[in-house]
Amino acid sequence: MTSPIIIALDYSSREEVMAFLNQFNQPLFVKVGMELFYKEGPAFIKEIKELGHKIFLDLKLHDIPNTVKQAMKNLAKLDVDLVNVHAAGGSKMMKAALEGLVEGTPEGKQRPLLIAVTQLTSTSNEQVVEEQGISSLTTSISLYAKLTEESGLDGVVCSPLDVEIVREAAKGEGFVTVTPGIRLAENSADDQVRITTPAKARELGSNYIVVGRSITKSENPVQTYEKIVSQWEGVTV
Ligand SMILES: O=c1ccn([C@@H]2O[C@H](COP(=O)(O)O)[C@@H](O)[C@H]2O)c(=O)[nH]1
Repeated sequence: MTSPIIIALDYSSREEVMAFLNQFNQPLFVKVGMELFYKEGPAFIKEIKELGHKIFLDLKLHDIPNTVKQAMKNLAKLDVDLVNVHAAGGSKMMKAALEGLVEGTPEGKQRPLLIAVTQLTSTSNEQVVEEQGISSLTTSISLYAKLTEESGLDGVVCSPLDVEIVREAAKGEGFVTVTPGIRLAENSADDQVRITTPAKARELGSNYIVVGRSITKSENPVQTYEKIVSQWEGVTV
């Protein structure tokens, strides 16, 4: 996987996505989530792929092990680069997801990387304590990161602010951190809680940042994308 900046294509239709992508003269690393996938389906994944873009298919599977395994077998055929589950589904579910992915990947193709969401970046410490009955967000992230690594997955989704906790819990070299919750200094947080800037995310050790509205809702998405790339690379803009 090349670009460390993953653009979240949180649009409802093919037309909106094409209008967005047509502004860029380069292959991108994009994220397709539930909103777009449930509307446009696998055919559109193929189309985006044929345009040369890398794809993180962010469907966050969370179900009984057999259901997740069978679903992963199907997702493996879409030739995407990255897929995910919720770590809260447990080690049996995560191992089943990996099995499904391995079994479903066509011969001669590389299987997509499989990562697990620790705690959503929209979740606060108070929420974890009050609604999930866990002692702290940190405890939960640490436990899920360890469980994810022990289950054989390739990495986690977490906030950049959690990367240090993840690295302490999952020490394997090459264990990746994919981090949403990215905002430029001038952006509002929206529904996100654990946020930081692209530069800080890199400093904290994120491998990939996921950026949605800061780019897609900006007046000039290409310029904003370039600004984020520059900030990630340590160039002040
Ligand atoms: O913990 C998580 C997991 C996934 N996401 C997804 O990332 C993008 C973020 O979009 P922004 O507009 O930059 O907030 C979005 O597609 C989420 O579904 C996340 O934010 N947090």
